[in-house]
Amino acid sequence: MLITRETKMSLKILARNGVRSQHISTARIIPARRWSSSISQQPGSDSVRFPGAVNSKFTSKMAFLKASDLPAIPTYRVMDSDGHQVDKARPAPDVTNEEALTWYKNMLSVSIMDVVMFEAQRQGRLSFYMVSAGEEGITVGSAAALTPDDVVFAQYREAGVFQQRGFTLKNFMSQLFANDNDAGRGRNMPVHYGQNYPRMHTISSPLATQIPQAAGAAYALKLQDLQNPNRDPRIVACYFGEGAASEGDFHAALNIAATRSCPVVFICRNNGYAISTPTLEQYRGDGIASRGVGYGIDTIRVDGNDIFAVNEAMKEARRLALSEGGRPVLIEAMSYRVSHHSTSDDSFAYRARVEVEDWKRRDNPIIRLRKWLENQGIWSEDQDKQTRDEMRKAVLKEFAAAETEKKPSLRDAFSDVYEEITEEQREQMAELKRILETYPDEYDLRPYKDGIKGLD
Ligand SMILES: Cc1ncc(C[n+]2csc(CCOP(=O)(O)OP(=O)(O)O)c2C)c(N)n1
Ligand SMILES: [K+]
Repeated sequence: MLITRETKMSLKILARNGVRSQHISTARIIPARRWSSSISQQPGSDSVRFPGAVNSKFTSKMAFLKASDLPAIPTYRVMDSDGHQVDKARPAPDVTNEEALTWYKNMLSVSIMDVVMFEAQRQGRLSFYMVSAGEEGITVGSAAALTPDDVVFAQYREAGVFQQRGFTLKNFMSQLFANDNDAGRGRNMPVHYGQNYPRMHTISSPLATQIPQAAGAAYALKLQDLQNPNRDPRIVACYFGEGAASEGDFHAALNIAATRSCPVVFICRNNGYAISTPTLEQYRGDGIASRGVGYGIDTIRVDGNDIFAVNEAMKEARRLALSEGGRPVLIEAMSYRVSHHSTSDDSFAYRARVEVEDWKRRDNPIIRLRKWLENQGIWSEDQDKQTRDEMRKAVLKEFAAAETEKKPSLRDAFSDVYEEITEEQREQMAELKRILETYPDEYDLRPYKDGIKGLD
């Protein structure tokens, strides 16, 4: 039932309209490609008039749709694992050398930061950390197709989206160390970044809550942009893992986005594991992409190790999302979580070390783009080594600066909830002050800006 649509760059987007015109017959499996001929072979069959299945035809042959009979959705790819273009007949990726180098450096910077910060947590200098190793191509490549006014809802493994959208090492480190330079005033646990502009909603831990929020935000943007035809229309990009897609919120969000025609691109990072749950136990269908079609949403599966494929799919998805007055799109980006889930996890308790080593050797979005750059003659081993050294130094410098920076004022534990501090909050501040003053040996207030005075 997976109907592909020709696009200029032969993206196999499963089109909502395609599905509508080549609909599911009542109680009969008909692969989409053979649909029209099957119809003509059924004299006497008539159109179904039920309001819930307007394009269906009656059939006298009873057959259940079987997922196992359907071909798996293909995975779109531009570049092979040696950094060569797969289809030589098509035009080269629509990217300048400068852009490709920026993407490469952004992926590299995130991966170097990940190695340093994971280690820092192990040394007890940071309470928690999560890396995105193996998924940098998905995050950087997709973010590169967005405008600064587009709104992002991320899960937590999307540091590359923040990096590509201008988040600096100082921004990352200030949040990780919850210091006075953090825009969130140190209120969130590490890696729960947020940014006012380019628009990035603050990450929140309860899985999948961002998905219906993204659909709602996209609806709001659509209404605002309709009222203001002079502004460039905006989309929402919403990221989540295949594990989060098992939450009810995922289904509610896709359905409301489809029925309300919301300009939102859902990007599922399918990395094979949700902490210890492998995809084999997570679902029985054809990944997450097959669900998009069920909701009437244009859907594509891409090779997440191929930054060109991700970027092209995202550009086209953005265009589709803004077409026909707004519509949702689903991208399932395939990858492998080479890291532990977080610093609180030891993944070798539930998967073999050799499986991970095998994946590391087999493919990687950073190595793949590096090979492409080298094949183009615009990057060399010496440049690579020098860049890595410089980046590591820059990470360590910002790390040291952020670690010693003051923590926000204690007052910030109360501010930004209401426009003004309320009478009740004032009482709570006084109570906190009393406790801190009564037990000075239990609470070290030296790291906090203004110390106890912050509560005055
Ligand atoms: C509602 C909810 N249930 C459970 C958790 C605990 N939890 C945190 S991350 C995670 C796995 C999520 O996997 P996935 O969405 O595939 O993303 P990935 O970590 O692979 O990037 C779980 C179960 C949570 N944070 N929220
Ligand atoms: K996952």
